[in-house]
Order: sequence, then C-alpha cells, then structure tokens
Amino acid sequence: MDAEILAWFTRQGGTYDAERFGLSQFPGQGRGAIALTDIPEDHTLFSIPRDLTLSLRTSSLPASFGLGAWKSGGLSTGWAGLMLCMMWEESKSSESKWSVYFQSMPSTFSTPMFWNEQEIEELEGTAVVDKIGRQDAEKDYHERVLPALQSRPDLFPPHLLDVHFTLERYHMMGSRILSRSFTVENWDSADDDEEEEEFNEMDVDSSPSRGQQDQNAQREAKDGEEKFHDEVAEEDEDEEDPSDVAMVPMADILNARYGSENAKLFYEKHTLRMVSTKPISAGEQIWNTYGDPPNSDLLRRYGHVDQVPLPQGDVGNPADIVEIRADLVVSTANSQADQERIDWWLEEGGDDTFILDNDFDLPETMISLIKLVQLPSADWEKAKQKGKPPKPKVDAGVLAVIVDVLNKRLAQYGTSVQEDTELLSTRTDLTDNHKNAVVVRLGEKRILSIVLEQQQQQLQAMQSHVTDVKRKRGAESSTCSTHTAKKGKR
Ligand SMILES: C[S@@+](CC[C@H](N)C(=O)[O-])C[C@H]1O[C@@H](n2cnc3c(N)ncnc32)[C@H](O)[C@@H]1O
Repeated sequence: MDAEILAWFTRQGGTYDAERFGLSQFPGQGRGAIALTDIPEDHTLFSIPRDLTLSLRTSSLPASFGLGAWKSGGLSTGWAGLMLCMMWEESKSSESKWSVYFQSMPSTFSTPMFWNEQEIEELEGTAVVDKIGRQDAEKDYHERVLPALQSRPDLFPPHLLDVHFTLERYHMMGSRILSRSFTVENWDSADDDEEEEEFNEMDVDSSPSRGQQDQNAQREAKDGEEKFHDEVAEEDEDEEDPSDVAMVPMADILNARYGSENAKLFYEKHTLRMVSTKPISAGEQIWNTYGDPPNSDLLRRYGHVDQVPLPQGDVGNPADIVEIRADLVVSTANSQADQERIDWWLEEGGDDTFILDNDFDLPETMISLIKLVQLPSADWEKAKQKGKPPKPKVDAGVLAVIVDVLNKRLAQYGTSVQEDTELLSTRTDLTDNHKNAVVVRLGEKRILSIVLEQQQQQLQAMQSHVTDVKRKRGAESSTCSTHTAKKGKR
C-alpha cells in the first residue's frame, strides 16, 4: 500500500522528497513516516495541493445536493456533512479522486467508541466516559444523514445504501475525522504578502485560537465557489467552521508522541507543506504533533496513550490532567448550598469543571467557589452587589474541604493507584484496551494523589500552627492570671 499511496499522491499533484522521506510500519503505531537519510532542519518533506485535501470545500457533494437542502437538512453544522461527503466519495470508488486514499486509511479503531461495556467500565472515573459521544453521533445519523440519503436516490443509489452508507460506516468516517483531520482555513487574500504561515497542529477537536477566529471573522469569500462553501457551513464565530475540517492525505500518515515533534505543516496559498523543524537522523521516525493532549483525550480521539519518562520518575504523559466537577466541590463544601449562589457563579462565568495538571497547583477558582458557598448571608449579599466572587484565600476550613473533595474524587475510580501500578507491572495478559484504560486512570490518580498529599501536609501545618498559637496564648493568659491572682492576693 505504501508504494500505491505514494504513486497516487504524485499523480494527484503532490510532491515529496523521495530521497529523504519514506513510509514504514512502526510496531504498535501502524504506518508512519521515516527519514531515509539525514534530514536538515527546515527541509520540505512533501507538499499537498489544497485541492487534494478532502473537505466540504473540495467534495462536490454539497453543490450537487444544493445549498438550501444541505442547510435545511442540518448538514451545515458539526461533522455530519463531512461524514456524508466521505461516505459518498468512497461509494464512487475509482470515480472519486480520493479512492486510493480511502483504501489506505484504517477501517477499524481502538478508540473507546468501539469498546464493549466491560472495557468501558475500566475507564470509570476518567474524563473519557462522558465524552465518547456515540449516542450523539447516532442521533445525527438518524436525524440528518438518513433523511438526506432517502431524499436523493440519484446521488445515493438504493443498492449502495447497505454497503457504503450504514451507521457502521458513518462511525468509521467519524473516527477517521477524529484521528486524522486537520483544520485548514481558506487562504486569506490579506496573507498574500506573507510567504508562509504556520499551520496549527492536527487538532480539530479544540476550538481555533482567538487569532484564528479573528481571521475567520475578517475573511471574505473570494469567488462564487468559496462563497457557496462559506454559506454551506453555518457561520458562528465561536464555533469551528465545519468547512475548515479537512482530511489531508500524506500529512495524516505522521504519528505523534509527547514532546517528539520534528516536523510541522505550514500552509500557503495553493499548497500545504510539511517541513522538518529539527535535524532528523536517518532511520528516525518523522513525528508531527497532535497538540500534546492528555492520555484521556489521546485515547478517546486516537486510540493510543503516551508513556514517556515523567519528572517525578516512572512513565506517563506529562500533559495528563484530572477534571473535578464543580458540583462535587459544592456538595462537599456545603451540602445545603443555596442554588441562587451556584446560578450566580455560573452566570458570572465561573467554571463548572476544575482542572488539576502536572503543576499540582490548586485552581484558584475552585477555592473561590468553596468560599462562596460557605459565605455568611451578609457577605454573600455584598459579593453579589460587587459582582465579585470571594478572594481565593486558603484557610484551614477551605483546606479541609479540598482534602475531602480530593478523597471523594479518588474514590470515583474503581481501583487504587497501588492496584493499577501492580496490574501494569505484573499482568502480561492485559488486552491493549485494558492496558490503555489502566494507563489513563493511573495518570489521573497520580496527579490527584500528589495534590492530596500536598494539601494534607499544608492542612496539618496550618492546624499545628493554630494549636501552637492557642497553646502560646493559653500559656500567656495562665501566666497573666497567676500574676493577676498574685496581684489579687496582695
Ligand atoms: C494520523 S494517524 C497516523 C497514521 C497511522 N499510524 C496509520 O497507520 O495510518 C493517527 C493514528 O496513528 C496511531 N498513532 C499515532 N501516534 C501514535 C503513537 N505515538 N503510539 C501509538 N499509535 C500512534 C494511532 O492509531 C492514531 O489514531
């Protein structure tokens, strides 16, 4: 397949440095890219014509379907439209210019979307469980895709429906987008003077940066076709423009690992260019970046986890995080917390989830919320009037709540740190899915345990300081009363 995909890529106008850039299989990672000889920094590995990317802008389906019907059928928001385009392009076999590309892509995935119930139970307590999104995808398929398929037998011949347009294939396309797509914005004519612009990493799941959003807002359609596609995707500046989500052949062959990036995609007016960002030695893997997400996100989107040496010893993903829901914090801080304060907190833009990461610092907003739900009524009225939540000042009372929250959060996992560490070191028979689930939950629990230990120590120090002060005061007052007594005696 490697030779076929490279030959197809060249036929379609792509170019690559055949002397230096090659494809290879990497154990546990599938296909990837390899340096055939030493590659200097800033060297172009390959170039992809923009029209070889596959998106709502380049597939002819939206135009054939008609703008009005595309929009009224709900295909202009989210990924449903692109997933339908991909199923349609693949159904056209060799009539689609991407047919060889489709053949080269995986059709099975190790993401939790395809795990059985027992496997998903292994993820209990992690940030993955609530984000798998299978039900939402199936709702989209039934409400948006099926009606479209049924409305246009000329585009979707009935005898092909059970082959290329099934729910199963819809999930497959969704997983291909999740693990392989890039955000490819239209070329802005204002950028014409610039030689090149760095292209954001492969990461369609996160919102575009503020700068990108501003660019989107300023962007004007340049010709009729682009205008059509800009209209096809419903404009909402806060949301990713579905027309920007693109499959990028060749660029999506690069694997990624935390902190290993040595190549990056740059975009230009007519092409996207993969360029080395460091010297790469012959035989080394050529790595892109997926934005160094935590293992929970890596597993959910890409189906693998990163394990590199951690500063505190052992291996794991330095980008791991733990999510703590605000409702756990509120119920721990004050089980009688009044709803008005919580509504106010959320209306003022307060977080509904707090994040702990490998800095092990407590989020100040979490401290502020604890104080808010414990404020005496008069102070709450003042805070409301000022429109300011309480200052995130830690005292022994707050620390005791935090310790309680962390203990409760740890108890949400089905296993302990010790049990997971033992599982990974002693059980050689774990399936890949089971092992990945253990790595994700262990990474989260390690952060929680470290933060818990730090907070417990701080609480103890504060409590013993208070005891010391009290003892000192007690000693002083007893000296004082002896003195007084003595005085009185006189
Ligand atoms: C963009 S594709 C890269 C090409 C892919 N390896 C292939 O065979 O087509 C992303 C997928 O590659 C695999 N992958 C990438 N980096 C990996 C890594 N560090 N460890 C394990 N698998 C990895 C995962 O399956 C991921 O979903």
